[in-house]
Amino acid sequence: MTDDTGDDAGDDSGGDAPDDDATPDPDSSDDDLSLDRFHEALEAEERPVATASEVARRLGTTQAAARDALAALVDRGDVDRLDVEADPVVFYPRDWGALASRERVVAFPKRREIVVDRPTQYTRARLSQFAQLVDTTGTEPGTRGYLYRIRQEDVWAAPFDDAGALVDALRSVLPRRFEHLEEWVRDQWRRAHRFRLYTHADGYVVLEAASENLMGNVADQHLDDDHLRAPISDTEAWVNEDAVAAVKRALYDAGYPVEDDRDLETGDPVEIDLTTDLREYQATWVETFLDRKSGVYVGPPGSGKTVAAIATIAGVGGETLILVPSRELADQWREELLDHSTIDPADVGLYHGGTKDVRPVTIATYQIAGMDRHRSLFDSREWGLICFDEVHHVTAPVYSRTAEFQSRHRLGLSATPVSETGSEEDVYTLIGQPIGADWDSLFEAGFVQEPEVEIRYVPWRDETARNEYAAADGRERRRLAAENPAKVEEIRYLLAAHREKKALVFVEYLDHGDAIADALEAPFISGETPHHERAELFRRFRAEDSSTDGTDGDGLDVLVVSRVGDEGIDLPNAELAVVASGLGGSRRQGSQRAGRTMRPTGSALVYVLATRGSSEEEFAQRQMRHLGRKGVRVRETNVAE
Ligand SMILES: Nc1ncnc2c1ncn2[C@@H]1O[C@H](COP(=O)(O)OP(=O)(O)OP(=O)(O)O)[C@@H](O)[C@H]1O
Repeated sequence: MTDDTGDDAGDDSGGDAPDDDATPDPDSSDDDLSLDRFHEALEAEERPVATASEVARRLGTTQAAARDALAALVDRGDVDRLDVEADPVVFYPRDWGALASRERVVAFPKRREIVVDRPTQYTRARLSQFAQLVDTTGTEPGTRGYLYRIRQEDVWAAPFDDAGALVDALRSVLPRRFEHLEEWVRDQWRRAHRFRLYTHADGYVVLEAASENLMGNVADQHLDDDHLRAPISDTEAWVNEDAVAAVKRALYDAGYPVEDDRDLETGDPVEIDLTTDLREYQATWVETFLDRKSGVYVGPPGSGKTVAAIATIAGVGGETLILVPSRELADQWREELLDHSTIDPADVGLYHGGTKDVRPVTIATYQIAGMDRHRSLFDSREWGLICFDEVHHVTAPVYSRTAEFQSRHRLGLSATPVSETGSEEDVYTLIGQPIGADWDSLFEAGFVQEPEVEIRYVPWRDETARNEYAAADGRERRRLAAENPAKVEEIRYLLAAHREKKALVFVEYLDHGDAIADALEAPFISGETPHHERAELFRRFRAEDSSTDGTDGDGLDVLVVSRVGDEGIDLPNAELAVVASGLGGSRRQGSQRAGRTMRPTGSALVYVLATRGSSEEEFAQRQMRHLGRKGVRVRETNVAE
């Protein structure tokens, strides 16, 4: 198959250096440097960043003069600087758009894939509305390649008023028109707007089809007898209240996702106002949700989904049930609610293994919510909103209950794209469509710290260890590679090299955790650690250390954690993560661990240790490729024997 590749979008203007607007300004000093001349220097260097000495060389001035001139541009806000430890400072234009001529877009319409080199913010923001970022390549800032794929679900969920606007968006990023691709997009769009649920003036739910034929053929064929009560017209039918979820699921499976325009219950009112100003993208998430009445906020860890969810609770304004995967997260949710809103603490209840307190806003664990004997939780109040934190943790019993609660607003939160949750159809039909931002733009805007990820290949400590591995098989082999004793030395070295950073060390096996914790004289938190002890250790980890703030605190700098630390626990000052073992885990686990360090402040470093010459090498690469797809850069280093 020859791919129908498009032309280069704009390289022809690549050599088109901006005009030098240089009628010399009599008042300006010799070290004045226009932004255009800085661009020229970059063009000449053929790199998106340059050091002061490179600029000096290109412009024929001294390094000191170039440094002063660049400092002036930085002061004016035109240029940013990046201080790379052990490397010279580099400068780059704040407005990357000025280098837009370097963007290159190639479409593969048959595969519905789009490859973009050095995309501008505009292109990325546009593409993320109707395509998924599936891979990134290259490591230099500004020179990375991005691979997007347009799937039917992406078109179904695209935030446009009509197909024309969607096709316009598609055309605005592609180098030329691709008739077949546009046709396919229109067709998918049409499919997602053929069936609609709405609330009749008399209160019951109606399924409306765009044509008699659709009602007669598609709906009749795919729906069960008890889904619909009675026809109302050739294109409308009265839906059995209990069957709303089933109707949505059946038509989704048939390739006709249903638009849901029903009036939903808002629940008994609850007094709550947000006290934190939302960031622009958060405000957009909340607006979109309130408009659609259901949806899933998808953003990297630390991107402010919880805060946006609190704004949503205030927006809906009714009693809310929040479901979370663990008790620790329940406690954390309560604190965030109190921190970011005016809610009366007496209105917030916790419902889990430790306490069962139903209040206007109640936070419960999935485990309890899924138990039959706690069924009443769902019926005990007029919940207007049910919020599902970490949606990929929703269990089958909770889904089946959710199916009964289709008349409430439903909000999911996820750091994992819905397409990777393993239950995409359930999430889409029972909770809602994804609402999200392009991860990269959040990294770039500085709202979330992009982690620096490095895979470090650690040699075996000695021949004996290597031979033992070679002689073992199966699980034992995996364990030996995981517990390679040379890793302890490597962890010590990494912690010493970043003494000022709070560090989390992740392990897979309890024995390994104990051994590392002993060697580092640090506490180890595993599933066996009682909840109150976990909470206390996490609190101490969050606290300032006595050695750094001069107070008599009981802060901790290092925590060794097993899978319990994998997600959701907010450890805002974890700036360094070492993944010591756990390379047999899922792709999701890899990105969650890295995610633990993605926080708005501080630097974020993730080291993944893999034993050289073992299956861990491949596991590490596979897990980290997953992060690469999200736009995170991954480096690899061989540790010397
Ligand atoms: N609009 C905002 N203004 C100021 N700080 C914010 C805002 N939104 C979020 N934050 C802060 O950023 C941090 C991360 O926010 P939040 O916990 O909502 O992220 P999250 O996406 O839910 O993270 P996770 O996936 O880890 O649960 C928190 O410390 C929070 O207080």
